[in-house]
Amino acid sequence: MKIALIAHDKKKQDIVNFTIAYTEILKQHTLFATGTTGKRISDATGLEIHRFQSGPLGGDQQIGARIADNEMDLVIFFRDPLTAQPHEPDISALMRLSDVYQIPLVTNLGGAEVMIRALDAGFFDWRKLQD
Ligand SMILES: O=C(CO)COP(=O)(O)O
Repeated sequence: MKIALIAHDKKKQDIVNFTIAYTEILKQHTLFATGTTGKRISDATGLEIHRFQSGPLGGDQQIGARIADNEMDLVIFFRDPLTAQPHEPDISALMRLSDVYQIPLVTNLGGAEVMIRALDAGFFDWRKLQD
């Protein structure tokens, strides 16, 4: 599966901890991330990650474009709901495209925990039927 990993600044340590905990599962998949998130995760875990631009510089939009091209199967996005983001329209657009194309998107650690277990249990087989 192709998985996008994104975290706002105050959630970056949380996504690093999450990816450390689930490195064994994540390394079986093709990973993408926004710029700074991807660097933090690859430094901490050694996972191979294709890094897009940083979020405020277009990274969310690049991931949205992958969704529109049917090139993304899951988005794990640790959002910070308490801090205004300069690129809020880009974030909304990414979430909107996930809805347009029925791509699973989780926006917090609780959702990510459930989704990674679902992934490991093979519940993403339905995505292959979409192709
Ligand atoms: O801003 C982001 C998502 O909206 C994340 O971008 P970075 O991973 O580059 O910090």
